[in-house]
Amino acid sequence: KASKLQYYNNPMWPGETHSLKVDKILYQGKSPYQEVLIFESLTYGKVLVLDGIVQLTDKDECAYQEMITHLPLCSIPSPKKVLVIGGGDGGVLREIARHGSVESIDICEIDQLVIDVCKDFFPDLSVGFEDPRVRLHVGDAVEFLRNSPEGTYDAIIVDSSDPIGPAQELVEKPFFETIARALRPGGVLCNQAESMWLHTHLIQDMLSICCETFKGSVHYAWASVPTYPSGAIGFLLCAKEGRPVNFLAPINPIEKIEGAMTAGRDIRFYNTEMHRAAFVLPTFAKRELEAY
Ligand SMILES: NCCCN[C@H]1CC[C@H](N)CC1
Repeated sequence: KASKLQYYNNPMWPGETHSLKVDKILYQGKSPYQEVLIFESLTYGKVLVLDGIVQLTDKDECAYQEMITHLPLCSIPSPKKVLVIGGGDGGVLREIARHGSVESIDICEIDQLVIDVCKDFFPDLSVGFEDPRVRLHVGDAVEFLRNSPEGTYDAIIVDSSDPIGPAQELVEKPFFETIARALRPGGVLCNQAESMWLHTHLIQDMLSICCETFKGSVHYAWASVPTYPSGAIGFLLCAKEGRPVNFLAPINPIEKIEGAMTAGRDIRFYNTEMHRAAFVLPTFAKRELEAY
């Protein structure tokens, strides 16, 4: 029996709901951090839901995983050491693996259950864990970063869920300060940055924290992801001072990563034109998000 997934009162999108027709429930469970649901939808393939919030679907995950990875990694010369915060589904790992210059990939995910269920139900994403460069740390990212030596990483990708629940502390200043400390000079951060249609105040708070903390360039980019609220998701690109980084003009052409057929999967969304276009904002967003 098809049942609709309704969630009207999520503070991230009050009075709005997003529903997908459920063909078949594939998994339902609860970790110490969140409820985990996986179901087969009618037109988006399998769907991963955490605490009632859509995290990814087979059909459109490429937009998010590819952009959150290649926007930072194509903006710096031969990234070698990369850290992923969150991302327990493995999709970002799959995309990082396309970069031949990368020597080590640390990932810090707080919820082992997300890793386990994605290995069972999303092999096209969890394939990312099979790359020999990957080192998995299950635990709290703030703790992990506090223990990371200063200036370790060329790039840090924060692939977080919404800042309600386990990801709340991932939008606060202390967290960004630990990220800046863990980056080498000129190192880059790409942070999941919600929707320019729905979360302007949250994004402005993140922008002002990041401008103070990174002192290099800070830019907001976005992509179309139909199954995220408002159909758009943002990315906050920050460069730590020390070396110039121009996010708007990628220095690593897609040819360098397209050839790397990670686990037999082609790139489906990212390209150099989409990279440049991602930083082009509608007028209301320019007013609200470029003043920094
Ligand atoms: N690796 C998938 C993580 C997805 N990140 C978030 C999911 C929930 C959305 N409202 C915002 C992005």
